[in-house]
Amino acid sequence: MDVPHEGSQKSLKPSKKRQKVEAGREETLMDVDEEQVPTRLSIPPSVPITNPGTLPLFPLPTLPDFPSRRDLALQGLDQALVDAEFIDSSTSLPVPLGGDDDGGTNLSERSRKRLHELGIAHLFAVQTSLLPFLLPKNSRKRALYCTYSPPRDVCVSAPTGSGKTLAYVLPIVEILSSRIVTRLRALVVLPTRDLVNQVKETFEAVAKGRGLRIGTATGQHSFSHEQSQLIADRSVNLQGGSSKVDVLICTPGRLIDHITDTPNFSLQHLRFLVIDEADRLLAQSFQDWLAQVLSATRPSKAVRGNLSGSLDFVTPSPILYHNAIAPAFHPFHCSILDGPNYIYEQKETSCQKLLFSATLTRDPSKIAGLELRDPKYFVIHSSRPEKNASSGLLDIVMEQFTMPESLTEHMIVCESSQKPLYFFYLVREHSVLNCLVFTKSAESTTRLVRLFEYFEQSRANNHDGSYKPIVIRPYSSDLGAAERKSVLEKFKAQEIQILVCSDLISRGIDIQHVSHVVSYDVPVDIRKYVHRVGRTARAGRHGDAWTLVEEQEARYFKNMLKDADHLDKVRRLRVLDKNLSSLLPHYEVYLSDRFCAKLMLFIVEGLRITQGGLFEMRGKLLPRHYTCLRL
Ligand SMILES: Nc1ncnc2c1ncn2[C@@H]1O[C@H](COP(=O)(O)OP(=O)(O)OP(=O)(O)O)[C@@H](O)[C@H]1O
Repeated sequence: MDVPHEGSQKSLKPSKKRQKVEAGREETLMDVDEEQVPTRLSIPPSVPITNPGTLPLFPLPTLPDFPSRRDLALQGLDQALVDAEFIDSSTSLPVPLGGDDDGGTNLSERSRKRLHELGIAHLFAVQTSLLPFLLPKNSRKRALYCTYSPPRDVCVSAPTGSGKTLAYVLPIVEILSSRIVTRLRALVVLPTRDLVNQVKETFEAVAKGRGLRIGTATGQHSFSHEQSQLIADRSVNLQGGSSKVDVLICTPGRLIDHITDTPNFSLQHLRFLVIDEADRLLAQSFQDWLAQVLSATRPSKAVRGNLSGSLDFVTPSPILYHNAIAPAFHPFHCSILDGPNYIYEQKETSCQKLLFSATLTRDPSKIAGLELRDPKYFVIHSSRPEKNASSGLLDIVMEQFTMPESLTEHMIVCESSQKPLYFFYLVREHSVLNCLVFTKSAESTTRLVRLFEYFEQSRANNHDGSYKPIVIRPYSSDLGAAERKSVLEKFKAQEIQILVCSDLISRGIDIQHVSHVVSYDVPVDIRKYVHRVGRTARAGRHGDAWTLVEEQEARYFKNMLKDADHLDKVRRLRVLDKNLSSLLPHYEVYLSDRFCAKLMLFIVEGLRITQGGLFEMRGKLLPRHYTCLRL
């Protein structure tokens, strides 16, 4: 092997000193032995020589452009998403009354009549596309068990208030109405108790007179009470399960309790599994609820094991022929008429998964956990001219969510100490009533309500007896279930004009008369923003959303909107000092009273000011910021 010795290496690499000396000459730019270069190197004509005797200028190397965020987002996209069906949000379809013509809705005459009774004469965009898909004309595809050609799963992304609930309630009621025996055939999972009650009301309204039994499981009642409401027979172990309800609407926690601890609670007969507010529920890892539910909808390993082991067949006990067992859970192909034939046939569960959200996740890991079967995506997107199907795909990939067209959005930037004043201003000067106000916590909710009541009282004191204070109430996790229900009912009856809440009810809640939403504290992310503002401008009605942004949050909030390609939709409202002048005295009265009250409380509790100007209570120094008695 030719190993270059020290001398030869030296000749290959000129010493630093030599490099320096030769720096002015063109040849030294080449890292080669001069001996090997027979002639002088010629410089390409494109390289400009600025000054003979100096180094030539070479063009700077250029980097290829970075792929845009949009290009990156489109990489490795799920084919189902690429094949998504985009529906213009202005699409609607009349619901014909009477006669055989269903007008393309695929709804029975009975359902159409019921819709008219409920005041629904047209289907909204999400319903126009979902109904024909979930309710095919072919009656075999509407069967309760489709073991040999199971239905495709469905993911729906549609704006808030666009009628997603009815889009799944109608087909479920229509298909389950053909059932003879009550079994648990539809399961609807929702994130909160309030939403469960709301969806139950929709089911009951639509299914009226169809004989379907609708149940709920939320933990509102004792576990044993719920068990007795859901299960007909708990005394013996029934392989096909037992159910008193056809449709169960529940929260994930209580559902898991029943799956694990309620005898004869079975999901084997499920024809529909609905996950509403899917992105929120998929983010919940509570007891790995989704994996448990999915596994309960599939036959156990024992059954599947029997299918694969041809010689190890155990003679089926008579109970296996009982029609209570769902076909996919039966180890042998059999029917009541021809009895068992011991031939293995691939059977799948008939459970069709339906996912809904206004902010559907595209997180592949979350979607993979759902084990979707040939999923079909439906995306309801804005009817604005610049929005077409391809921009719709980008929007969903970039999580740029569609907002209701009838929504007007505003933001007000203000000093944090002035925020309550700006809120009073909105209420009094812009008639922001019939309003939901969102704060960041239960504590802020209570504080804002107290402050507002104080403000109203101060104004009432300055008027004659005819002044009618605005009724404001908190709605937060601090209230008990019964109290929350009563507050919500009073708000629905418009006995309460402003409801202040934490994000507890920012999703899904549908209260028709809400004409304003105020984000008193800025939402932490765009999803929260979308759901909060979506409590108004529902079902095509007009609504206003207002966000109070503290000066130090303005940049963050604007960036959040910009990332969602939504900044230009939010109008900035500038409030002049003179607009606030009539309200200011009442606010100042509050501030001074509150300061005194707090000081009194501190003194009563043993507050002392040390020589260093710090506060001390019961022998302990309070943090320095207490010296300004935070309000
Ligand atoms: N075809 C229709 N015609 C008239 N009103 C309808 C129709 N479909 C639904 N609605 C009404 O629209 C309102 C909003 O519907 P729904 O609560 O299902 O919205 P959503 O899309 O689920 O909203 P969110 O994403 O906020 O949960 C409800 O009051 C519902 O009764």
